[in-house]
Amino acid sequence: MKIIEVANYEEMSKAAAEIIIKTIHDNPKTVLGLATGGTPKGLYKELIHDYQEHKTDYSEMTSFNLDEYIGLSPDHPNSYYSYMNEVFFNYVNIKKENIHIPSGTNPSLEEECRNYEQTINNKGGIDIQILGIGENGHIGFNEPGTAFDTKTQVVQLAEMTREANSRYFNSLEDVPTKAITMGISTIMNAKQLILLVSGEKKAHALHQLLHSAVMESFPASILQTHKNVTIIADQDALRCSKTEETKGETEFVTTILD
Ligand SMILES: N[C@@H]1[C@@H](O)[C@H](O)[C@@H](COP(=O)(O)O)O[C@@H]1O
Repeated sequence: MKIIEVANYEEMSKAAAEIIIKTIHDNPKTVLGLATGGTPKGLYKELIHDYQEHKTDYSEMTSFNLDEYIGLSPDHPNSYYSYMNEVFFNYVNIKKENIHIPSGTNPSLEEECRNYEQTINNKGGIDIQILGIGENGHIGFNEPGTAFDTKTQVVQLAEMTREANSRYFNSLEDVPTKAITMGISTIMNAKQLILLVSGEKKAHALHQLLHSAVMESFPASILQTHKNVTIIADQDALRCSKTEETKGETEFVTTILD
């Protein structure tokens, strides 16, 4: 694992954007895995800014989002489809037909999961997947206890996840109880993983990711076994992680951005 230590949220977003922009320039047909939540918003802002300044071309790339709420149609204001349009897709030249977000309203969710997995495979797999982490160690919406061999699936959300995400809804009751998410093995099949971690609230989860055994009760611990994972974390998130030796071949890199 490579850890890029940055000063704050803004620097984390810039460091992640630099990697994505370089990837798109090197290969305009990149298959990009995208994440939602508060953490990657700054990254999308940086990508939009770069697009306006340098016209980085997204017309040939393909995107796959990690997850979606069950029961929310794409045009629902709280769907991850709406989120992606509002924070990124509406501002760059990505083609609509190249955007993939699992549907939380397909009457056959089993078929939706199978098709999503198949579409990822048909595109040759994900080149680079952006990830955030839940305070309980979830990745995508794979909550503690999820088997490591899972593919795209329908999951029950942990109460703490619903509570954490209720800030985007009118009330906790409005937060769906289920989601459709890439499975752990879908995520692990991506050629490269970029995990973004910011803020003191995530410090404990990051510490556990780096120091705990690889176990299904803490899904993100599986990242220790991926061959190409970069963690971009700010100082608040790294607060309790730097004092002990990290597991495996962890390399700390401190970056200073312009
Ligand atoms: N499904 C998303 C995850 O993909 C995200 O990484 C995580 C953290 O969210 P945030 O970045 O808002 O802390 O929780 C959400 O529930």
